[in-house]
Parts: sequence; structure tokens; C-alpha cells
Amino acid sequence: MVILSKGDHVWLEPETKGEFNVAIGGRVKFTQSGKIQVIDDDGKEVWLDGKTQIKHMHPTSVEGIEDMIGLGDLNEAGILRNLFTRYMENLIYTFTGSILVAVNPYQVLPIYTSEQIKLYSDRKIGELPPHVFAIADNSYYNMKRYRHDQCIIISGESGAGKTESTKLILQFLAAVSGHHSWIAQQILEANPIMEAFEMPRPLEMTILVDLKSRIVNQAHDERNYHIFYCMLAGLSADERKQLDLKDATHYYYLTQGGDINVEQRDGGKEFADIRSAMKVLTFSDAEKSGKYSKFCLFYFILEI
Ligand SMILES: Nc1ncnc2c1ncn2[C@@H]1O[C@H](COP(=O)(O)OP(=O)(O)OP(=O)(O)O)[C@@H](O)[C@H]1O
Repeated sequence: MVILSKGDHVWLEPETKGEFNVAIGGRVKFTQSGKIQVIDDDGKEVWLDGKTQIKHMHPTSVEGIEDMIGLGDLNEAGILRNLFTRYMENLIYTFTGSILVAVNPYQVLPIYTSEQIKLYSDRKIGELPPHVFAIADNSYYNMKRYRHDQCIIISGESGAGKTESTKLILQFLAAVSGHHSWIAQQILEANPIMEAFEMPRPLEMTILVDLKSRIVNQAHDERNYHIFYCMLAGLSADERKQLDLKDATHYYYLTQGGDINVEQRDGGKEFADIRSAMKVLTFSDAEKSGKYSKFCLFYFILEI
């Protein structure tokens, strides 16, 4: 039995079990002689009829917490409520240990200034409120301290804010490393190419080659990387000639699956983006900077 007083925070368990049904938070508005009224987090007033299961909410869930490792109610409902209450206060970043959860604010928040970069520079994770700069700073200083490459994995559904987070990390790294923004510019320009490869986008120009078997061996209806078809279809005949490339039908490694057609996404913007990215990432640029680009792989695969 749960004894409740007015103002108490509670969890209201869902009446039906289901994949997407989780407990919702609420506050007791009225309680007298067995009658209890709760306002839930959606603002709905609910009279409890004895069927709804309720539980006291842990104080960490009431107030919200910067690092969810410390949540007293460490379950799906607790995590969602914590992110929700912080989001309502424009606190879009939350830690779970050293993992950062970012909720897309869909508005420009004044939290990415050069003052913020200075503030987050050379700090320990958790010393300051959660922020994408804290992750960038941690990687940068770990790289310097341990002389090891670092990797930041940015994951989320389409539109979650991965590209935006990548740009913010680059902004931070460019500022603290004192490198001119051409690195950031080149990497961002490579984005359409990396997307067409259906691969994680790189933060660094050194790219890990993920050799999937379909690169050299495609089953019926299977295709090689989207970028290959996209590039060959998107380049003009002159541009192809300049790069010593032919159209897709000429390449064994593009035709085994039988489908070489490529639909243009974004009304042709994809091709235009890839074209301008290619101008940035020419072989000579890659060689000059001592880096390798996926184009090497592209040429290598098509020419063997
Ligand atoms: N931190 C942020 N501040 C302000 N706006 C943001 C932020 N993160 C994302 N957005 C907004 O959300 C939009 C979608 O974000 P973004 O393009 O980064 O998503 P994505 O995860 O890379 O999507 P996709 O996987 O489809 O490419 C951006 O155009 C931007 O307007």
C-alpha cells in the first residue's frame, strides 16, 4: 500500500502492458478518504480508481539529474522523464557516465560560444554540466595525454542531430587545437560522400576501411556502395573523362547484382554535393596532407 500526501511525486504505471507503454510521472493534487487525484506529466488530471498502480518517485527523478547513472529510478520511465524535464528547461545534454545523450532542441541555443569553448577546455568529464564540448574536450586531451587516436561514436535516428553534433565537435577541436578551419571544412564537405557510403561520418580524414563482402561480391539484387553508382551517374561525361572513369556498366564490381540505377535524393542535391566534395578531396590534396581518402579505395576497387 502506498500512503500519499498532497504534492507527492509518483509514478503511474500504464494500464496496459506494451512495448511503448511506460510509467508516467505525476504529482498528487488531492487526497482525501481514499480518493486521490494526480496531475500527470502531460498535464492530465487523473482520479485514481484503485486499478492504476502507483509508486513513490525517487527524489532524483523529481528534480532531474545531470548524470543518469545516479537515478534512483533507473529504468526506462526514469530515463525518459529525466530527459524530458531537462529538455523543458532547455537542458538538452545529459550524461550517462561518460556517454552523452543529446536531445535535438530544434532552436539555436546560446550554448556554443567561444566562452563556452574556453570553459570546457581541459576539464574532466563531469566537472561541468553535460555538453557536447565536454565530449570533444575529453577526446582531445586523451589523445594528447595517451598519444592514441580517439573515436567519438555519434548515433541516433535520422534528424536526431548527428551532423550538428559533429560540426560542434569540429568547432571545438578547431578552436582548441589552433588549427585553421580548413580541416573542419574539408571534413564537412566529405559528409555527402560518407553518407552515400552508408558509413559513419568521419571526424578525421583518416578513414577506417570497413570492407564489407559486397564490395567485391554482390548477390542478386545486391549493390555495392551507393557512392559508386552515385558518383558515376552524377559526373558529367567530361568530368568522368578527366578522372579516367567510365560509366557504371563497365565495372564488374558494380554490376554483379544486376542493378546499377541510382535515384537522386533531394532533387539532385546529392549529386551536386558529391561533385563539390570531390573537388575538395582530390588525390593531390589527400597526398599532400598525408591522408587517405575513400577515393583511393574507389579507384582501387574499380581498377583491379
Ligand atoms: N544542437 C542543436 N542545436 C540546434 N539545432 C539542432 C541541434 N541539433 C540538431 N539541430 C537541428 O536539427 C536538424 C537535424 O539535425 P542533423 O542534420 O544534425 O540530424 P542528423 O542526425 O545528422 O540526421 P540524418 O541522419 O538524417 O542526416 C538540423 O538541421 C538542425 O536544424
